[in-house]
Amino acid sequence: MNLSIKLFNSLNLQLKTKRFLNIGISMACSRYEYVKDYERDDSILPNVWIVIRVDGKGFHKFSKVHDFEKPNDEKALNLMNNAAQTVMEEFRDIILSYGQSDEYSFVFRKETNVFNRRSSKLLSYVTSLFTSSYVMNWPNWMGDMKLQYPPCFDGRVVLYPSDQNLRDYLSWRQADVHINNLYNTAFWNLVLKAGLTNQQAEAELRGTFSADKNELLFSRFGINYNDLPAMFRKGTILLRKKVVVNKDNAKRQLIVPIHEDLIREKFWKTHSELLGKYKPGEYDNDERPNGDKLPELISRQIANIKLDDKES
Ligand SMILES: Nc1nc2c(ncn2[C@@H]2O[C@H](COP(=O)(O)OP(=O)(O)OP(=O)(O)O)[C@@H](O)[C@H]2O)c(=O)[nH]1
Ligand SMILES: [Mg+2]
Ligand SMILES: [Mg+2]
Repeated sequence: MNLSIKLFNSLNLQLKTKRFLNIGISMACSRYEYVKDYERDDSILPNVWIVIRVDGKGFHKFSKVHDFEKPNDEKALNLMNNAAQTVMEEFRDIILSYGQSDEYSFVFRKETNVFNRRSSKLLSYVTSLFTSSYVMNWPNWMGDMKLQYPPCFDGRVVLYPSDQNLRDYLSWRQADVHINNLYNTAFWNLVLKAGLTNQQAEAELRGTFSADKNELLFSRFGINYNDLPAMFRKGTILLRKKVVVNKDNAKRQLIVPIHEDLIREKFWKTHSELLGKYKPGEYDNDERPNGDKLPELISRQIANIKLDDKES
């Protein structure tokens, strides 16, 4: 009897202590909880195009340290494409990605509700996934070249209210690659083939127009600029496309790299699913209208799948 009273008293005391502690903790919690109000709601307004652009930090140095080919390193560019593909696989609401040099832009469909459109969530997920995929896939593309230090990418969210704004944004990025690539191609030919110093090459190109650089490339190095790989001249556009896989004629939706001119109207007509008509889920089951031309340049490494060369 005595024993059970003792046991009861001890249990009672334990319960009281626990309750006291719980009250103490919850009081402390409520005392601190106000700090949650410092977290601001950063959800993005509805009905605008959300673009996230990532850009390598200090890639001028990074490309030197890792001995990137000049002016374009195909492997490094494909590593970027690979990282972007990973991001697109994770975020089904990205309808188009555009990459050049050390940057990639991701376009989310206007109606996306991913993470309740919370800006910092979206930005940090995209940027960190891109970076981790870049690092993880490094050995698959860069051969014996070891990663010397951890690369990092900055990221920003930009909102575009109209389709025209979005097209102008992408045109701006593609015009950028054209200007830079033409200059860099001329510059590095002068340095690597004609033996000029960096300063001499810079002086020679100062004040020149596109036509002058085209002419210089052709007359001095026999290079027709337009014959250079489209990836270097146009950057890479990743789209979700239905393609015919293998010999069994199975049609699958894949993320496909293309290197078309997106400044022209033709691009938006050919890929008319991108603007306006796109509805979630709808395109997944649709056949492509009019048997549009499948882009020829499907990277087998990126798609990691054997592709038939038939159009979808
Ligand atoms: N050799 C070589 N260099 C490249 C290639 N792609 C990118 N780069 C380098 O990466 C740089 C990217 O330019 P920016 O993003 O403007 O410059 P950044 O050095 O990364 O500086 P921040 O972005 O401001 O941190 C280029 O200027 C090149 O030096 C490539 O394929 N080959
Ligand atoms: Mg950069
Ligand atoms: Mg850049």
